[in-house]
Amino acid sequence: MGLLIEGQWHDQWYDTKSQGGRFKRQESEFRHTISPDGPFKPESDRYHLYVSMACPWAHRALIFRKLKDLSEHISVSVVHPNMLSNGWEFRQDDGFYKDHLYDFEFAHQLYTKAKSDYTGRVTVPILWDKQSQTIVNNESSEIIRIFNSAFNELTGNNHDYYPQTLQSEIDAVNERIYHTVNNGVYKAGFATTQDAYKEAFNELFDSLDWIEQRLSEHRYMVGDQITEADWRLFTTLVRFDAVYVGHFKCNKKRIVDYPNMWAYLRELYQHADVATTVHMDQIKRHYYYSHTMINPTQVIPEGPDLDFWAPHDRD
Ligand SMILES: N[C@@H](CCC(=O)N[C@@H](CS)C(=O)NCC(=O)O)C(=O)O
Repeated sequence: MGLLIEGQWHDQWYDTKSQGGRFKRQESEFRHTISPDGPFKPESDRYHLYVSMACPWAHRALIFRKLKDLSEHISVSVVHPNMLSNGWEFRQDDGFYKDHLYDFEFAHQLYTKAKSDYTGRVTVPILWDKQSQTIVNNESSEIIRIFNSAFNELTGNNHDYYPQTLQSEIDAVNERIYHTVNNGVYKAGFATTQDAYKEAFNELFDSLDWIEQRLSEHRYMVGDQITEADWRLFTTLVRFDAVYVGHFKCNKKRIVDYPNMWAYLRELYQHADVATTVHMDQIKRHYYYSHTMINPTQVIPEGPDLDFWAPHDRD
């Protein structure tokens, strides 16, 4: 775990000390979009997505790539789930964890290729432009918006997960869920004081109660259709019982203890090809093996048994 400072790799854990024990997520740096009138135009086989199968933020991008029929237009490379002193790594001798563009060893080499004096964390997802050989965007909330609409002409897939009429409600739901759930589990897990942990823990479970209530009245988080708000929530919920309950100490309740949320999670898992984007072994391995500050033995739990294929009955 580390970061780049003026293009040089430094192995260091998050600085929570200066924040009273609180984990503070860094702002993403590369924020370009893809559009016919910009430098980054929607073209087939021009862009490459770097992901970790373990990472909930990268997972959003993988889901949108599937849902929007982008698989044959946007290629993918996957980093190895063990994220240790060199940060995210590729395995050149393993087809699954290979950097297909440059055969790099480390993801930080992509950041310095894009910007030689880059300072900041080396995060996934990374949306890469093969033509100009740089990072288009490394912010998942923006990558999924790009995937939602920028390639519609190419794919003919006009399904809209961020429809105009629902945008303000989606934004409001996202805002609460981002701070208290998506990032909330990290705030609890990476907290280094009791107070910081408790604050994040309470906000998280207040929000989970609110979500459970909402899902008892509506099939989805916003309106009666699946929207971006659901997919953003999904990638945290699907990791919750296997990782966040134990590793991040989010243990007031599990998702299986909330009848509506658990059925909703199964429905989303069973939707289209989404199940193929969920790699539970890599998810568990990444968190339990990489965060040695939280789990120094690096032992990865065997359980829990979760049947995501059980009928959801949400209809
Ligand atoms: N804001 C980014 C956050 C991405 C992020 O933090 N990804 C994690 C993996 S789950 C990461 O790469 N962490 C490496 C680090 O913080 O050094 C996004 O949503 O795209």
